Amino acid sequence: MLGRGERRNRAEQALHQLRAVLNRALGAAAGERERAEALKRQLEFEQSVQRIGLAQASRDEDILERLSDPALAAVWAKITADRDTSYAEWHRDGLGAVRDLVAAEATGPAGRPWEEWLGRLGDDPGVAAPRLWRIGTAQVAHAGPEHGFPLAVPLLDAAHLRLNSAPGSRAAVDAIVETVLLRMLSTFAPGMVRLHLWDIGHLTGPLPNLHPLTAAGLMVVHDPTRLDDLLAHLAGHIRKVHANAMRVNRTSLREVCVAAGRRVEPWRVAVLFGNGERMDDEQYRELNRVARTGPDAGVHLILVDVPVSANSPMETVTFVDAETATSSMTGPGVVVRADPPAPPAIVGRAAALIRDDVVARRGRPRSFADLLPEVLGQESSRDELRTPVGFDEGDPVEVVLGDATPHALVAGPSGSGKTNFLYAMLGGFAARYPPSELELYLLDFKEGVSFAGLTPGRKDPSWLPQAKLVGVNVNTDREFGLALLRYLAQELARRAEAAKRQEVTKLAELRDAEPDRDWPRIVAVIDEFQALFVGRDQITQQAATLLEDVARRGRSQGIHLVLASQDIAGIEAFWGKPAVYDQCTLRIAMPKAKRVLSTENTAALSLPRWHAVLNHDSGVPHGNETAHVPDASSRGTFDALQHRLWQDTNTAAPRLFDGAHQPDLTGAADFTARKGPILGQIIDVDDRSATLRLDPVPGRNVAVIGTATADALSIMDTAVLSLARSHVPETCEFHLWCPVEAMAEHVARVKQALLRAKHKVEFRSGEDAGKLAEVIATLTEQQTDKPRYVFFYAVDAAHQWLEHKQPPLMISGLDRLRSLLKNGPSARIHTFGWWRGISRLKDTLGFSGADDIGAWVALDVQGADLSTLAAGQFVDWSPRPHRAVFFDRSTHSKPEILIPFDTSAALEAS
Ligand SMILES: Nc1ncnc2c1ncn2[C@@H]1O[C@H](COP(=O)(O)OP(=O)(O)OP(=O)(O)O)[C@@H](O)[C@H]1O
Repeated sequence: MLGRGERRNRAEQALHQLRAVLNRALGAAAGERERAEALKRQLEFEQSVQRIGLAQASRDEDILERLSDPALAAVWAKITADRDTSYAEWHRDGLGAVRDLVAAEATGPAGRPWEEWLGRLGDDPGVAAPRLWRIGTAQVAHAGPEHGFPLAVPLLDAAHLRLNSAPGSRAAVDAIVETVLLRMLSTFAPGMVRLHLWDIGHLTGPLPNLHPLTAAGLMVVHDPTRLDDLLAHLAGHIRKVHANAMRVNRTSLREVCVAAGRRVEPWRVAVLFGNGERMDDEQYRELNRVARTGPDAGVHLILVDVPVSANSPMETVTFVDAETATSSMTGPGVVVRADPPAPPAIVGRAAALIRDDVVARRGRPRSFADLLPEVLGQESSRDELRTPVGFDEGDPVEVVLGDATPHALVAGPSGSGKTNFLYAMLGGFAARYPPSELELYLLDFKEGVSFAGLTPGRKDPSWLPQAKLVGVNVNTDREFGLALLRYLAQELARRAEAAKRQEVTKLAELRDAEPDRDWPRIVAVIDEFQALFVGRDQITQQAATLLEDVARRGRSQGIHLVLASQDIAGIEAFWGKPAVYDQCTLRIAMPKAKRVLSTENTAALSLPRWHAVLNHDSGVPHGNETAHVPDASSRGTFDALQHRLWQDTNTAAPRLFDGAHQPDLTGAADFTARKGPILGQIIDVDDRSATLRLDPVPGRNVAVIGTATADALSIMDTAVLSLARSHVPETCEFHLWCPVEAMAEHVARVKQALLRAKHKVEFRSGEDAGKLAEVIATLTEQQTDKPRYVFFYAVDAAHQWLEHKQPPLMISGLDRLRSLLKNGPSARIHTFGWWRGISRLKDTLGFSGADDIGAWVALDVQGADLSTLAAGQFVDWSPRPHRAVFFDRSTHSKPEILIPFDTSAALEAS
């Protein structure tokens, strides 16, 4: 690919030849000087000719008078002969070369007369621009018009154009500007060239014929007093384009477009009409900065009477009178003239046609389907994730998650369309990046089911192939958020380890180093993420620390966070950890969003409905892009895309964690895998249950504590059924004791389930319970090598009988029960007891029995009351429905939260 310098060289080659010829002609006298040394008069004469140039000399009366001197006439004849030889060469070779060059490089509207193209819409897709643009005609000063040649200059993607007027030349200047703009507008498909117009003198003065373009936003006329704003706008745009190019390791917009095979960003051409005076220092600096950095970002200046420093690529046309000019391309001695402009009415109609085309194309409402590529799943996420999420006047507006904008913050009040925005973004990503390139983890702390549709449901069996985990209704299960962050931190460590092994630092490099492995980018969306930080507790602390870690290190490992919230301002823990906020360099503000953009950036306040401000520059004003976000949540939008993707790809369904539903025991991975006794589901990214080991050692009994009957029964049932599943029939015994009449029916169902599984069951309830003391005695006395599992429901209800001391030894049932708890486990008799309160449990255990309960599950019991059972440590637990806290002395350092299963299906199963 040619560098900019090289491109310019090529474009100038023929013109260089022209310059050389002209210089020779103009400087021919220099050779004569040596020979004329002796002749002072000749020398002086020759010098004076040399000084002003031959062309001007031939019009100089003083010189013409001196030609009556034959010596000087001889010098004159020699000089003109030299020149004529040079010109003959130029006319023979150079002129044709220049004409050919312009014909080849300024093709179509870029170089042809307006009659051939004006009023027709351009169709060039704008991947690359013509190298030269015709601005007029030129001819060597003394030559006739038949020796004229088209003058063309490099412009789009290469250089700027500067015009200096002379008195009376304004019409010619305007003709050059208008014609060259029309050439650009007519070359490319409408919309690819955007104009900015600023005139120090007038608001509506210049280029009146192009004004129809303003109606479509193709031309913006700037306030004469607001040059600062225009320059800041251009500078901001250049920064944005550069940043985007850098993200894909390109140095210019041109390269980005060539690589993408399409124009990703229109050219911006700013036409500035000045008055010849230098602007103030600050503006002058900014203008020069735009001039220096603009061409690589597709930003170009046409400066009329605006002084600017010489160190940016720029050609200059300087008028010497009303109609003729010189140019920096051709040097002195070549006369430049503007081409005659097209009639105003025709120009106006052409501008209106371009406007109408853009308006018509935009007029069609943009829908979710317009966010999708023609072919699904074709993109690589090696460098970034990129998708349009909305439209600005019909043009797509993109979000980018990559090394430079690793994380996003989305804010907007309730109902402002945050969730819809997330759907638009996820849809755009999912349509472009297959599951090997993108994995999604989606968590919604809001009450409701916003992401549930991404998992298989009763009505719609499809799922989003890229989704690995969906958490809904997690508002009270902040542990789940924590688990997700922990999971991401682990994944981060895994990637960092691989990167270290390969001695690379970024995901893109890791992918190059390990092309056979899948290293997808991971996007974790957490809606209403502030819920993670609501308490002043360990979860808040841990969440803040983990979030900071993932935000900081995820950047280079392709792990991206998208954090959405109604009110960023309210997140106290967030402000204690500004790193997270700072790392979220992509900001998305829905209408009336607060704090998500920088303080001085008020763009979100005036945003219309269903619009968003997208800002990849941490919210500073120049980074704003406004987009209308199409409806992505109604039927037939995201769901239809999901269906297509689901049919085309073969991936496992994502795991759904729904905090509002008790998980079904029969679906639990550890239950089906016969992992031994389980008690409930752990709140985790993976489908994991709380499992127990029942070794024949003291203390391996389990207490369930609390009055929440349904949950307590669920935990007891889960333990029974999972034990039954993990034993071959006849290899163990079950004993079910239920002193409470009201529960007997339920326990009888458990018995039936065990019998169906061909297990041996002893069931005692009602009046049988009165005999429990004897039963316990026989149980401990009978020797057997099979494990025995005692499930004792509502132990405290049996106390009335158990406390009886029985003659002759005066041993009570309670004594026997304590002995069972103490000595049973070593003899492989493990007891699962349910007590309806912590003090009742303590009554049963007596003074020294606490050690005999090695594991417990508590329901509606305050954390503070549980510390004696947890080796004295503080238990961070506030009871909540359908949640329990579980502690196993032999495996836990601290308690964990579990969810009692829905056991109804498991109880009925045969
Ligand atoms: N761009 C849009 N075009 C049409 N309808 C939209 C658009 N965005 C959102 N809606 C509709 O507006 C309603 C609210 O949108 P959404 O749920 O996305 O808002 P939200 O900011 O997430 O609100 P909340 O935080 O209360 O859930 C939804 O019924 C949605 O279908």
